[in-house]
Amino acid sequence: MIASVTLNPAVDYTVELPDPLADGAIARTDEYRYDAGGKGINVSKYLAALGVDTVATGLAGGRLGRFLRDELSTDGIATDFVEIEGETRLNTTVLTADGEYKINQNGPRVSGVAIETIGERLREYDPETVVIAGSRPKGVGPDAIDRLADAGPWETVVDVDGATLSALEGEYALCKPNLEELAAATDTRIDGVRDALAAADALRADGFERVVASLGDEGAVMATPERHLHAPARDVTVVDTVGAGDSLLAGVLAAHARGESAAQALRSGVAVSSHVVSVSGTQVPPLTDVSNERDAIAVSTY
Ligand SMILES: O=P(O)(O)OC[C@@]1(O)O[C@H](CO)[C@@H](O)[C@@H]1O
Repeated sequence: MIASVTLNPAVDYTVELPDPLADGAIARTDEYRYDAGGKGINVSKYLAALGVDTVATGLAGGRLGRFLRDELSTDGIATDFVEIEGETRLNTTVLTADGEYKINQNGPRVSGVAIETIGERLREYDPETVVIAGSRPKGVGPDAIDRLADAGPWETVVDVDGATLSALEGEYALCKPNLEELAAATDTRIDGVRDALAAADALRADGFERVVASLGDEGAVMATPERHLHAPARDVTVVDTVGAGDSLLAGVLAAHARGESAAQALRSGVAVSSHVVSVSGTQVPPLTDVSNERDAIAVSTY
């Protein structure tokens, strides 16, 4: 089983407008959706669609917290969130003719005690892997992630911002930065695949056994103790990029859970993520074709 921990989940409100926003004008639309979101939750959603046993945990509160639980349970995804006093946040993506605009609320303030409760809940599921992903709510420091990684015998995977990556002190099985996070965590300028792999190696030396980095248009790289791999992005029509990194990670972890090679895992991640960017919000597209499509993705070794 792969458990996800989302410390600062969100309801994702995605709204599509036919024209650019104009100051002082009311934009009207029938195209909008609400998804259960937050990076760990998304990983669980995509893992479930790929047939991997998963439970979504973390912190949730208020009406939007209830919405999250209800949505996930309707989709057949097991949840075990610790209830907090504050209200789970609403994150907004506005898709217009001229771009993709994302507004993320900072979320509620949380007490450190809730973190120990998540550790207790995780132990009940005895997961092989725990994925801790997304931002931290106010009141929760990076040490909370180290404590969760240490709270049981699982391998821990993190998808957190660059500053948090640098602050972590534990040993991690994998981290998944995007280009900006990789540059921030290693304090380097990254220009191309070789730079990204060099930065990934720097993170490996810092306690992350494997690094998968999403590079946007340039696809993704993976650095492991044995290999340096690059897979190009697939040529698809992008509706929005929300959830792209989460689905890359889910594809990699699903293949890894099936005992597949690093190259197959990277292909699987790129294939899943190319489906997710083709739909709006963090909805889960049909992923049944992924195992056929990934064979067409050429992975280069560096
Ligand atoms: O504010 P964070 O925690 O960094 O990111 C949260 C978020 O933008 O990430 C997901 C997409 O990756 C969305 O579901 C969610 O709204």
